[in-house]
This record gives sequence, C-alpha cells and structure tokens, in this order.
Amino acid sequence: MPEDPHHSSRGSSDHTMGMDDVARRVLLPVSPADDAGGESDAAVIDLWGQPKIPDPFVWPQADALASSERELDTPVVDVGAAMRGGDGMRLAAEQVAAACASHGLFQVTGHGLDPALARAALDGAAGFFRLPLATKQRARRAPGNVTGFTAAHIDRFTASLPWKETLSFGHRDHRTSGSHVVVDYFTSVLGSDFKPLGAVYQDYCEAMKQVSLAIMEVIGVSLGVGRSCYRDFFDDGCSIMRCNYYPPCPEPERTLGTGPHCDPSALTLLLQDGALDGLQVLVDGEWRPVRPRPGALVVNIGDTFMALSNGRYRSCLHRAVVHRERERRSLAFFLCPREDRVVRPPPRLLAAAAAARGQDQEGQPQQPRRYPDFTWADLARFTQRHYRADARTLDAFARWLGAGGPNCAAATSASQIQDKAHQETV
Ligand SMILES: C=C1C[C@]23C[C@@]1(O)CC[C@H]2[C@]1(C)CCC[C@@](C)(C(=O)O)[C@H]1[C@@H]3C(=O)O
Ligand SMILES: O=C(O)CCC(=O)C(=O)O
Ligand SMILES: [Fe+2]
Repeated sequence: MPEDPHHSSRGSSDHTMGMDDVARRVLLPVSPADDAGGESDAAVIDLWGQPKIPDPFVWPQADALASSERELDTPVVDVGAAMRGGDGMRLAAEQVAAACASHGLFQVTGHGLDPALARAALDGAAGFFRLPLATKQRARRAPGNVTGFTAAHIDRFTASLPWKETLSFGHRDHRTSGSHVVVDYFTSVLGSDFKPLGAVYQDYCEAMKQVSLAIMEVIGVSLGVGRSCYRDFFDDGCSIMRCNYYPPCPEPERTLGTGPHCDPSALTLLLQDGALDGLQVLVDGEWRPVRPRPGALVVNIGDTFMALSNGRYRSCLHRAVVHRERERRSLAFFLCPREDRVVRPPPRLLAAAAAARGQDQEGQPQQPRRYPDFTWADLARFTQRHYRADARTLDAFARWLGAGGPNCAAATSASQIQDKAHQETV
C-alpha cells in the first residue's frame, strides 16, 4: 500500500492503527442543504469509542429485527464440472433452477479463482480502508455516479445509514474493451502509486467475469434456452466491482451494514472474508445467515436477471449485519449488460413457457411479459438518482418507466411514491 496506514490524517496518529482502527469516522453533512448534491463541505464524526451509534445510523425496528440462527440451505454448484458438460451440467442446472425459483441464491465451487488472487483482493481492500480518510476521499464518489469511495453513503442519504465504507469501480473486459479500465481508474483517481492495487482488481474482475459467463451458461441450460443465450448477452457487458468494509459497531442490533435489498444488476458474485458471517437472506419471513464456505463464491440473482427470465428466477432479497467486536469485508462483483442493450426475455424462453402451458398453438403464442423493456443505463440511473435500491426496486422502476422514465418530469414524482425513509435523491 503506497501510504503508511499507521499515519492517520484523522488526528489519531498517536496510536498504532491496526485492522480494527479502520474507518471509524464518517462524513456528516453540515446542513440539510448539503444533501442536495454537489461537492459540499462535510463535517467529520469519529465513531471510534462511541458508546452509541449516531441517530442517522439507527434503522427502523422492522428492518433491524432479529436474525435467525438457522443457516440458509444453499446448493453448492460445481461450475467447473458443469463446463465439462454431461452429468456435471445436468446436476448444476437442476441445483440452479431449484435455488433461483425459491430464494435466488446459491454457492459456487470449481470456479478456478486463484486463491492467491482472492487473498490479494481481500487484503488490498483491508489496506485501502486503513488509509487516511483524506487519501480515500481522492476517490470520492461523484453525485449520481455509482463508482468511487463512500462512507455510509452520507453524501446521498440522511436516514437509515449503512454502517460501512465502500469503494466501487466499473469493469469492462480487457478482451472486448482493449484497455485496462480498472488499472486506469486507480491510477487516475488515486495516483500512480495505486497501479499495483489496480492491477490486482483488474485481474480479479477479469476472473469474476469469466466465472459469471460460465454461470450464465448453466442458467441458460436450466431455463431451457441453451448454453450461449445469456452468455452472449453479457459477453460485452460492463460490470461493477464493490469492496465493502464493515467496521465493528457498538450497537449492531440497531443498525445494518447493508439494508434489505435486491441487487439491481443481473448476477452478483460475492467473496466473503474469513469465517465471520454477515450476509442474510429473507426466506419465509426469517433472515437466514449464509455462512462463508472456504473457497466458495456466493452467487445471487439480481433484478436485471429476474426481468430477463420473465420473473421465473427470483431476485434475492438480502442484507448484511454488522458485529460488535469484529470488522468484516466482502467483495461484490455485479454483472451488468452493456449499458444500451435492451433487457427483454429471449423469445425462446417466452415460447417455451407458453408451450408448457399449452398456449403455443393458438391464441397466445408467447407467455405474457412481466416487465417492460429497459436498458441497464436507465435502471442504474434510477437507483443512483431517483430511488434507493431496496426490496421493491424493480416494480418501482417499472412504474417509473410507465410514467415516462428519464424523459418525463412526472416520472420523477412517480419514483417518489415509496417510503420516505428509503427515498432520497442525490
Ligand atoms: C447498482 C448498484 C446500487 C447499489 C450498488 C450497486 O452496484 C448494486 C447494489 C446496490 C446497493 C448495495 C443495494 C443496497 C442499497 C445501496 C445504496 C447500498 O447500501 O450500498 C445500493 C448501492 C448503491 O450504491 O446505490
Ligand atoms: O457484504 C455482504 O455480505 C453483502 C453486500 C451486498 O449485498 C451488496 O454490496 O450488494
Ligand atoms: Fe447486495
């Protein structure tokens, strides 16, 4: 790491900073007017050593309610065996179909991710979040943009703040883009000292992209549209990589690291660090933990894929809790289509579904569509500018599009129907 993490610009350089000292300060806006957007002045609040969490971090009771002790039963899919075809693919497709039709989450092994690269990516995140706030702020997220560094999303929201820091950046395959976009991002916003860290994440993203495409082959088989249908759709996609850092929290039962939501993207590959759990999925009214399995990636369906499967595969409703004594890190790779690609279920999927219901001959040649056509650019804009991603993003987005979407003033008010606590503009 280019800067000495033990030297803090946060005024606490008189003690040695360890892992547990990372990022216990968040930015709080000076006045409500600062929330309107733009590069506002911000005050710094030190969370370290506070006996209680500041009010904006307190989540409404319903969201913070108890977690179940019962681990979620998730299939472990060997994607390496699936790629070899035959029984491996058949079994994988069955496992994926069952998980995605119920809660939308499964785990993957046989993915070929180099453990040394996984370790470098996790350690790189630990090192980054240990840096002085002023250094991290060089990558500060610009208003309306998903990429960059944020502390508790304080620049976007005023209530139900998540107890976390994040660093997000876009990825486009080196193969299709011809450039190393992640390396370029790190060097341009953080400086050339960060080129090696950028290279780690460039490699990590390339690996995650390949695993995602392999999973798309399995998903295609599981939905009866063949191996290449969804793989080809995402081949030239752009994705988002997010490093999540959850500091220890004095009142973990009153706040959340990441609130209840469905990922707006298509597919998420999550790497959890160590044995500390935090990710939970809502099943039959209970928040069930997904315990980290050594070497496995957690995979979940997002809203964009739910639309691409015409609602057959469920976007996974999940959240992340925090801990009193221990910090937690996770790396999320969000697979997204190319911004301008139209998201609509493949005709073969709609026809097969209609045939299964005996409607292919006359009357209704295709299964009715559950969601309108959209582009990832529009959904991304909706979640960054008009709506805080939650459990109902896709339906709210469909209503917003119905009211005119990005081109219509009325559409903005349509996006404001939701719960005030969850709806803030940037
Ligand atoms: C497109 C996106 C929006 C969020 C990041 C992501 O890339 C995918 C997941 C979304 C998010 C994590 C869902 C929970 C709420 C959120 C605000 C967060 O707590 O980080 C979401 C992200 C966002 O930055 O809007
Ligand atoms: O940290 C986790 O386990 C989950 C994070 C998450 O859901 C997200 O970043 O979208
Ligand atoms: Fe998520």
